[in-house]
Amino acid sequence: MMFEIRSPALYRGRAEIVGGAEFSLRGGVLTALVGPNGAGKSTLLRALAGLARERATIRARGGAVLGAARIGFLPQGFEVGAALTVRDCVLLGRREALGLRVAPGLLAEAEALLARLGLGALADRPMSALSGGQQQRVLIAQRLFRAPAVLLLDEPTSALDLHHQLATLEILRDYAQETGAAVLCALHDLSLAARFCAEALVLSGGRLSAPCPPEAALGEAVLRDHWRIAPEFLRARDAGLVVVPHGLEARP
Ligand SMILES: Nc1ncnc2c1ncn2[C@@H]1O[C@H](COP(=O)(O)OP(=O)(O)OP(=O)(O)O)[C@@H](O)[C@H]1O
Repeated sequence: MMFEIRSPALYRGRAEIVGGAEFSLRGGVLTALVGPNGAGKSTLLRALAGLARERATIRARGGAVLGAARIGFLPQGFEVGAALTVRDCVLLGRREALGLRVAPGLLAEAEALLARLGLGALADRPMSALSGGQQQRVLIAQRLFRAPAVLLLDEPTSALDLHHQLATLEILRDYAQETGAAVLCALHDLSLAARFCAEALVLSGGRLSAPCPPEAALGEAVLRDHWRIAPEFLRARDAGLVVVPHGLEARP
């Protein structure tokens, strides 16, 4: 399934941050949204999630514009409802389905998801008693529990150790594959983007590139011009392309 994205120019205050863009997002795979600090990745994701002044739309190809219930969004700076337990937080992903009692089927699904994400042992803990990385993993679980057709994640591995970076991106990739959902992740780690994402969008200077495979999107000239680094590309066993910031690009 392909999703058609249409975004008008996006502003913060009076400044235009991201020019108008139209592109297709592939279902069934992860797509990386990459670009330097301040490029507008969060601005674009927020607009796609329906949280901006401007109205960006996501349409299943040949279908209607997706409503909020079919779009999942995890912002960059997350706040947690401290009194909630981990289980309750995940269940809230389907708040429309919750009544005064939680149906046993729904509870079993939440437990299964927590177990799959390695969070089963934390199910009864209050969110406030978790580490930052654990909280981030629970919030990802909550978005997955919602089972959106399009999942937008702003830096979903920012608080995670190396094990959980890989585990979480694997789970997100499986989710896309199993459900046909499109998963768009803003990522700073270009090696992770190359390893897990079938496509990459480069956002820089207010312009968004057309989606293409990360290895093609992240060439030496792009890294020099937009990230201002002198890159070295390694090819690691099982990990694919690894981007090493060898040094800073001297050019202004
Ligand atoms: N609330 C705000 N008010 C005014 N300007 C803002 C606001 N939030 C962000 N900006 C500006 O909009 C631009 C894009 O910010 P945005 O957070 O979308 O970038 P980003 O690509 O997600 O950056 P990062 O990689 O640092 O997270 C930046 O120049 C930033 O200073």
